[in-house]
Amino acid sequence: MKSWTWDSDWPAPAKLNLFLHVVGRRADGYHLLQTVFRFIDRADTLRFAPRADDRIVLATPIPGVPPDSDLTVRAARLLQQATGCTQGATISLDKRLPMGGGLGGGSSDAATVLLALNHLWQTGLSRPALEKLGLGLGADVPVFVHGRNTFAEGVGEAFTDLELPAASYLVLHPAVNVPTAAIFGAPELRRDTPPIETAKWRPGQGHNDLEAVACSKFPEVATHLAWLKQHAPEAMMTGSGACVFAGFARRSAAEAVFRALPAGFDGWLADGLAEHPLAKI
Ligand SMILES: C[C@@](CO)(OP(=O)(O)O)[C@H](O)COP(=O)(O)OP(=O)(O)OC[C@H]1O[C@@H](n2ccc(N)nc2=O)[C@H](O)[C@@H]1O
Ligand SMILES: Nc1ncnc2c1ncn2[C@@H]1O[C@H](COP(=O)(O)OP(=O)(O)O)[C@@H](O)[C@H]1O
Repeated sequence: MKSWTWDSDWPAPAKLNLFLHVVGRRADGYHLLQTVFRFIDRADTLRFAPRADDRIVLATPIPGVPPDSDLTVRAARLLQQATGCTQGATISLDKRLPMGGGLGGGSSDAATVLLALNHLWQTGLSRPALEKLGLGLGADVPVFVHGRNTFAEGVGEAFTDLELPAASYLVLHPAVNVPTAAIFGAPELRRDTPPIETAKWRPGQGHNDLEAVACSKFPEVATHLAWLKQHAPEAMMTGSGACVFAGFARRSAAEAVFRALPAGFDGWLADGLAEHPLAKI
């Protein structure tokens, strides 16, 4: 098994929501979901360096995101607070996943920080304890800590793990940053999809309730989805967008559609992972 050290490149993979139903709303306004999370082999990469002081320093700030609100820095400080740890770290982030893309990039970065520093600082929190801690940073963080492809309920923190068949995905990235809160806050969002029975879900079933809202607010999402649906009718948006995707049992089939991508459309191919690369740390 791989050994993870201060010198390692720490992966923070993207997720796809293979479907996403909004089945209700909590008293605090958060939405109750049913969704399946699948990890894919497209990822941000993080590196960590020990420090002589207790500071958390982000060596590679993202333009437009103040370091103090960056999810990587917030995750590291939260772990310090939760454990009383007095060690610091310098974090470097190689950002590859688009922000506001529905791929969970920021959440995945935060989860990788929790898993990596808990290991490197030897703070000893269990995976369920880290999942709980992560929920305080965002609804999408626990699944990346959890590390298994999974059927999620609640706000996305109650898991029933799944074995998913191998699949390749063509992911299209419309050039817009979709703010998750604006999609969930839209009055026209359907919030009453009847819950499905977890054990009965099969790949290809379900839809994304956030898709209609994102398509009407961001026409680029609608255009990309319409094009992809011509080639793969089951194409869908992931999360609150902006990215849309289609799954294929054979990589060659995904490649054939990718080759037909019109000029001006950004997209890439990815393979589904059997689990998160840090699932066994
Ligand atoms: C929609 C999903 C599906 O996986 O993914 P993304 O599109 O963000 O990748 C997630 O539920 C997003 O999770 P995450 O991006 O962590 O959301 P958070 O930061 O917790 O919440 C941002 C805002 O979205 C709204 N929100 C989020 C999750 C949820 N179940 N109900 C909500 O109403 C709330 O208004 C919240 O203030
Ligand atoms: N390390 C980070 N990477 C990406 N986004 C971050 C990060 N830290 C904070 N954010 C904020 O979180 C927002 C959502 O980003 P992200 O998780 O990548 O998208 P999504 O929720 O659509 O999957 C960004 O627009 C940004 O303002």
